[in-house]
Amino acid sequence: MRKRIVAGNWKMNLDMEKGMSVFSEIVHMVNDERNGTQEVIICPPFPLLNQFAKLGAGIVHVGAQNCHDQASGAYTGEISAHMIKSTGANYVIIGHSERRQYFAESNELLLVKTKQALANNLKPIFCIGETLEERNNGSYFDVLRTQLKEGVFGLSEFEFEQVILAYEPVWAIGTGLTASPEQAQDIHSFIRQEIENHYNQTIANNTSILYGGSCNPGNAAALFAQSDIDGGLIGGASLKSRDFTDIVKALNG
Ligand SMILES: O=C[C@H](O)COP(=O)(O)O
Repeated sequence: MRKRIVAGNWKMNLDMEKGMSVFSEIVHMVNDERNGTQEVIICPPFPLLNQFAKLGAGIVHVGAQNCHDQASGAYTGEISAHMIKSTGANYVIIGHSERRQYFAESNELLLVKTKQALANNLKPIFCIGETLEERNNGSYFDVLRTQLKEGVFGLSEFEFEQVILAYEPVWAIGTGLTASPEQAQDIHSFIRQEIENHYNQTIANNTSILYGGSCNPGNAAALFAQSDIDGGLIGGASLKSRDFTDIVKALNG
């Protein structure tokens, strides 16, 4: 049975003091709303990982927003999957569109990063999504198929079973333009079919596929009610404890 998950991606926001305060509120509120079948994750900037992993106390899990593709070495300024794991974090976002856009991360590189994460017992939250241009010119199914094929379908069945996917249409990220529940469901169902075509039906049915892109307390319930949407990857709304917790509540239906 696949998991229902809400993950917050804080991106490059909040310092130690403010971050600790928002995270403590989230842990407290999520604890009150807790439903054992859900997984709640916050992915803060690297400096906050260790403190959050301790504070989260298994109620709110912690993940990084990126990792390097190599195990160690002379890569000034970079952080390895092993280092992330050693902070107590258990997840890592890989292939977010901002990494693809601003850091030129290719599908091939992202596959190597995903393997690094898995080799260090981190669960990858692997992001795919089309740009506005690709949506408008009708090439989005091909774009998504290529991102899956080159980015994660190089994994063995055993490896892929550890992966959480996130569909994040780039045109919906931080823009206030959300994919409609029907648009998102169409894509999630397409992704699940692609997984079945490449692996098998059991793996497809067990894969959690999250939606991300201007998800908020007002639209989360309708999105999460779709049969192939297993939760959300939340940006802006995860920086506010009440909004984020309301989105977690929406997962209950
Ligand atoms: O990783 C999260 C996504 O980029 C969504 O961000 P957003 O909720 O601010 O649109």
